[in-house]
Amino acid sequence: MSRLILLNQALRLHDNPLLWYGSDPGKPVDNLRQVAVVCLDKAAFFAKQYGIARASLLRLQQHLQLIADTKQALARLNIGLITLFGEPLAEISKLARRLNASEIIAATPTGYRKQQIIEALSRQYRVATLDINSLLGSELLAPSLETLPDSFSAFRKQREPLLQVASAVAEYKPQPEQHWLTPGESDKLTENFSQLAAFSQQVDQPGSNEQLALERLDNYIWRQQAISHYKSSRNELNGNYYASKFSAPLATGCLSVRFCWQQILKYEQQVEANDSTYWLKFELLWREFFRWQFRKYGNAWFSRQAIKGPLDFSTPVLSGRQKQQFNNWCAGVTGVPFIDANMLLLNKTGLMSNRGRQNVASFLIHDLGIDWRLGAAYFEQRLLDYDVASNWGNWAYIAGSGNSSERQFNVIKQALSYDKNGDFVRAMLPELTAQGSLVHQPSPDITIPDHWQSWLAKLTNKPA
Ligand SMILES: Cc1cc2nc3c(=O)[nH]c(=O)nc-3n(C[C@H](O)[C@H](O)[C@H](O)COP(=O)(O)OP(=O)(O)OC[C@H]3O[C@@H](n4cnc5c(N)ncnc54)[C@H](O)[C@@H]3O)c2cc1C
Repeated sequence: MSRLILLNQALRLHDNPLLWYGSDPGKPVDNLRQVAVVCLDKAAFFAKQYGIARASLLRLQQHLQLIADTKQALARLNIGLITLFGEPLAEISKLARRLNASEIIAATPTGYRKQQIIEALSRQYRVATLDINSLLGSELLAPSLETLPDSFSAFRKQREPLLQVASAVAEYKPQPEQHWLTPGESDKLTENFSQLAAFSQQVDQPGSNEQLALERLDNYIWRQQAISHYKSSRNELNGNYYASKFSAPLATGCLSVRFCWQQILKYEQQVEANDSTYWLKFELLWREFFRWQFRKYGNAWFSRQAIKGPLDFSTPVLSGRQKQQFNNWCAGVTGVPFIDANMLLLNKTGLMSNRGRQNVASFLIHDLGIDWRLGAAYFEQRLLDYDVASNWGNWAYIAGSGNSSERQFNVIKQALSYDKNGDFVRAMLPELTAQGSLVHQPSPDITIPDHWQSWLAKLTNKPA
């Protein structure tokens, strides 16, 4: 008999209670064979939604590297990792039958599809889920979904005073009472995965490797102490230390959010506690908020009016002109330099600042009048930090279909506030040579929204 330890969203050795499962000192030894498994969901990486591919090659490569590196790290502990590829329910069930599994242990899911898979597995096997990627993941802290507030402020006011995040567990070391399937035994059970070899390529990003993720955290918090100026730099558009860049490793699960939180507390105790250290925790609470909102509303988040209207999963409809505008937006050739520079950054690196994301989303939804779900689907494809709740939740938020009334940004005003001299735009679009903020002048071919006019008058070629 065996126990499958499903390491999806949990490919790490630090703070990983899934690996420690079955080693509780108080519990009798059960002699189940522990089997580490990860399943790459074919649909999540190879299917399309609204005609848009679900994942870029870069995002797939990031994930494949994370799996390969974790496999190596586990092999050093003489633990095998079975790598599955295909439809998760079918693949995991097949493996469970083959290994005569009596139970499956997994991270508590957030998104609807993963919830459905775990529910379906629960109908066939004893399944235990541990909420290892949430700050409020312990039984004592978990909010009730019935009384979960739908506004972030109310959520923060309710949960922040209670926030005693559970301690991260120690880095995993095999325990004598755990009997793991070895690397040699596991490799024999890996069938479909080899067909992905053609896509593998080294991607040195914090989301692609636990070690890189922990190095990023160490650099950002301890070596550079960039956390001390987070609040004043977080709205910048590009660069290495303006913000934490924890999002990709948090999204792929190779960095523990509880570990991050505790490192911030430690910094506050040992170095300084200021507005910036508080603000980084505040932003992590936004992540938390969307996670619980997704658990509360399930697939309503993919409906046209998300949690605000009747369920409508019909495909977004675009006029011929809007189709062209959407394609231009994706390619970063709208003719609005501030939008294009941000989209080119996304297309090139798989990341974009929070300020950039808010602006390109607002532009697509409110200035071009395009269904927000198309923007969310394109972000899903490109973002290396793609996280179902943070992505679809933020898009719905800006559209006014989520946890706020609609948020419209004035792109020219924003460009003048956050790229005063146009340096970011010129770096991304070197063909634009206008001096100072004049570089933000939109192309003459586009229709200028009325609300931009007074801000366009403020563009000047003088450096600020
Ligand atoms: C339209 C849109 C789509 C987005 N899609 C995603 C996504 O798919 N994945 C994702 O992780 N974030 C998403 N965000 C939130 C935010 O933009 C990114 O988390 C942030 O830019 C990542 O950079 P960072 O790690 O340097 O963030 P920091 O500014 O250093 O923040 C620290 C952490 O707090 C969390 N966080 C910060 N802002 C938010 C926010 N608004 N919502 C939720 N969590 C937040 C992230 O985990 C982040 O790593 C989106 C925002 C918008 C407006």
